[in-house]
Amino acid sequence: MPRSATPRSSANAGASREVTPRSAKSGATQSVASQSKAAERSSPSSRHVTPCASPAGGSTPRRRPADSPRSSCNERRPASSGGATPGASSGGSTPRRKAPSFGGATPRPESKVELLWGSGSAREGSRTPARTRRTASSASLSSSTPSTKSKDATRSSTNSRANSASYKRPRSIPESLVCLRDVCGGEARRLATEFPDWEGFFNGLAGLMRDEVTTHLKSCGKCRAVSSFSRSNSRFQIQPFSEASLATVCQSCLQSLNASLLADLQKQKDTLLTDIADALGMSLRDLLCFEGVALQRQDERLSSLPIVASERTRILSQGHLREETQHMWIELQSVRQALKEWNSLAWPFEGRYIPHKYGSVVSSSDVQNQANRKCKLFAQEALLVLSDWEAKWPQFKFHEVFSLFGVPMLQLDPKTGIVDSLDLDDNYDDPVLDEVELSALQPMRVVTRVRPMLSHEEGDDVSAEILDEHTVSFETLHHGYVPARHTLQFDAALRCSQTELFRRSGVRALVHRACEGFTCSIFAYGQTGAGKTYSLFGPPESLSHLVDDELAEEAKQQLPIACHRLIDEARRAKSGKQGLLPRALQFLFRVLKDLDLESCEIHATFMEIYNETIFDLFEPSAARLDVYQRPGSEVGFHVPGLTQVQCSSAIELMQALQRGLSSRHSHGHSASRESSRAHAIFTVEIRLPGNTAGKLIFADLAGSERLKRISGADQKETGYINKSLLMLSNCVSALSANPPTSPPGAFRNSKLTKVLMEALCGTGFTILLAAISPAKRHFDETANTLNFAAKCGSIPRQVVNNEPEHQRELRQLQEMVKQLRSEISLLKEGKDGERAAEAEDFTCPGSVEICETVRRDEFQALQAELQREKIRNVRDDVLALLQPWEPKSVPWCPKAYRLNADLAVDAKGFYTPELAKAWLTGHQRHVKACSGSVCQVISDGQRAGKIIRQEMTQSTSG
Ligand SMILES: Nc1ncnc2c1ncn2[C@@H]1O[C@H](COP(=O)(O)OP(=O)(O)OP(=O)(O)O)[C@@H](O)[C@H]1O
Repeated sequence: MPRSATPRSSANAGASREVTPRSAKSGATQSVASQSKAAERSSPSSRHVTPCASPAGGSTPRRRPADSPRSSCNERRPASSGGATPGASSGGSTPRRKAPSFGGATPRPESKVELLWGSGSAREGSRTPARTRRTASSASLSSSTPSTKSKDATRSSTNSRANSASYKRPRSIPESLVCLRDVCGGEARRLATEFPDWEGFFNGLAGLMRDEVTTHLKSCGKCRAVSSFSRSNSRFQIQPFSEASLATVCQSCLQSLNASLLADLQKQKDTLLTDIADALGMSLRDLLCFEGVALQRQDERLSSLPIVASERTRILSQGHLREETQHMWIELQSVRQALKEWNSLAWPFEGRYIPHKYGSVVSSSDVQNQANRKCKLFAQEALLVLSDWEAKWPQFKFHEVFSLFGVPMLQLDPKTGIVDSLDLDDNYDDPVLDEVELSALQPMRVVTRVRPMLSHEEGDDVSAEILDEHTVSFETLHHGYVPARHTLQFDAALRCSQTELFRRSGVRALVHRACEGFTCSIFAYGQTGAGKTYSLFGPPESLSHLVDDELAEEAKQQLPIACHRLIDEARRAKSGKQGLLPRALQFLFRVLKDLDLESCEIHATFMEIYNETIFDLFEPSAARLDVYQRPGSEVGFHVPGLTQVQCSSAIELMQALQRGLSSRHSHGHSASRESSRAHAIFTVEIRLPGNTAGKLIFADLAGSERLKRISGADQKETGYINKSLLMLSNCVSALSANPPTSPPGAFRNSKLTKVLMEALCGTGFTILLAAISPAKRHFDETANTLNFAAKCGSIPRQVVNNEPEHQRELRQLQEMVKQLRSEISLLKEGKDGERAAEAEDFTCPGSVEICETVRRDEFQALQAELQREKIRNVRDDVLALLQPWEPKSVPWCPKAYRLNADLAVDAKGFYTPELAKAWLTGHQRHVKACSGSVCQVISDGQRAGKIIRQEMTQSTSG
């Protein structure tokens, strides 16, 4: 190696000679070093460019300033030659004296500083001085005599070192060494005070620099010779660090210092990012795939550390958000999976109905639509969470950084329209009500429902709104022209989904009461388009067809499990919009099952009053019917000849309802696309055991209309509708004004009022559903509806069960027992009176001696005790006999049996009608026997009293 090095050195010497004047006079070793390097590479072409090569020996800089080395070199040429004058040389070649104050020396042009600090790698930089020394010594060897060799070499070495140092001494730390500049420029100090958590770390950076500089000074003679650290103290006193002090060390040292600081900074950041990655459930590598995170990690400024630290704190503290969204993500994945499976086998179901449990069916497109809606809803919710996070992520756009916790948002289909909630809270397993809930149902209950604004009302002001669950606020005109706001209170004021309406309107309790033998009615009242039909029946498609479960099971076997849930949800979404009537019909069968009354008969009728003519909706082609007064003492009217459909299940009842609905008179006009042109009344009769019949009456009244405002409505129809509603309003006014003993004659004025008389004047339970629109354009109609509802609420009602004969007997027996009880207490009081009278006799003055008096007192006490004992016995006997009657039950009601009479349930605790009947008959006999015994005991007591009195009289006279 030395051998081959020599010729290269010679060659280099030649090359060096070409630049000697400049190099020597400027005292720079730069060109020498470059040439030496070029010689090492022994490339002829490189020789030509050597003088222009960068200080780092022409190696490609890692991060080079905008001006290229070549152009910098060209720029430098004249400056160098200029600088080669003695004056310039002397100015630049007195390193020992000038080095400490180099920072304050005549400033060089910026481009030259850039060139000088053109970032070579730390390795290359650190090699340069050694090469420089070697090259300089070779050069001197080749040009000097052996005697002067060592002297020259020493001088040359010293000169070159000094010249090199003076030439390379920086004025300041280059811009590119961001981290180092931050530490020396006081940024670290500022951050340490601002972020006390990181004070230790920022202070530690100075220690790191000290170690680095100490190591460097040991290996770098040049810096040892000229840097302010070595000059200030032989033991390398290297503090404090400042730009000025650091400017005295070589660039390679600075670069390596910067690299060390940066490595430490990144280490700290990596620790924080690892925490974030853990919190987000991903690896650090995956996290760094996000552009924002990668940029943040590469940021060389010290201030980036507190940013990452604060992000870590924020992300850890918002772990719950992540959980929420992750759950959504998992759900979304499962829906997508199911949908994929569904699509792969949807063809056999194309255009067909798929039966499913609970008896409802859905079509294949229902399933697909529902799954798509669900996916969109997930995406929407995820975007909401995303925007929430974005708001708290000021440095970067959130979706660039974390997307949805590692899931690119694009996968969530950002082009989602507004998707309504899926309304899947439907629960057809509604439990039957308990006594408390049942007793909350008033004989007349008024419920108001405000529907949402419809598309054609958009932009209109809101005139009616729900203030709380009982109060409605609405606009009206005071004295006909002064706008005013009123509030009215009702049993319930609702603005809710169909499911909620069913739960809160009281219809469930109504169904229960009907199963107990009461007549229960619900009628919907309001202006046209206010939502009466929607509330009672729901949209037509919601009345899903019902099929039996056998088919459902069959279909299920053909489908993968993942799709079962999709179908179920589609079904629920479809039937979730069902109105009160279909829900009540399904609930009715649940209640009957719960009360073991499944065997009772259910009959339905469906009629319509159209233009004062009654139509049978189950037989639309049948002859028109009329309404007649009920025979005997029964209140109200009835329509003989209506078709009665007997149903044994909810499915049959729903099918009958659908059939009837399809025959209704409806017509679109400007206020409602499907306006009912007639009053529809659906009745379900529940024939309970023991000849009791409960009734459920659902009336969907046609809406009041103002011809002036509505276009497209038939005038004749509107006239009939308005007239019948006016009659109804008159009846309600009459009922609410003076509690009548008999129904007012106004009920005879229209067929509607005749039919509804039972609901308004009868002895059952009634719910009025007042449907109103919130739009200001309907404010007067809204006020009318609410006033009508308020009047209905004040109708006095009496609740009487549709009582059968045997129940009446039982009640009479109970009354008899009550009477007997009171007789007993009277008897007791009477005996006390007798005793008092007897005591008076005994104190008859002067008729008895003292011994006699004592004997008599004893006798009297004994007799009194005997008397008390007898009376006590009688009372106990009576109470024991009456014991089974203690609960005030409604004996024919099976629920009451079960609650109050253990005798009516079998060994397994199930209620059986036979046992109940036997129990009832036995009990009646028992009560009769009891009453006989009571009379017997009482007469015994009376007889005993008589005997006692006689004995006492005799003894007194004796
Ligand atoms: N609660 C609601 N939510 C959503 N849409 C509703 C609601 N109530 C009513 N609508 C819509 O309003 C429109 C009119 O409703 P609906 O047919 O029930 O009115 P109506 O009072 O029965 O009118 P008419 O007396 O003329 O028959 C329908 O398109 C219905 O879908």
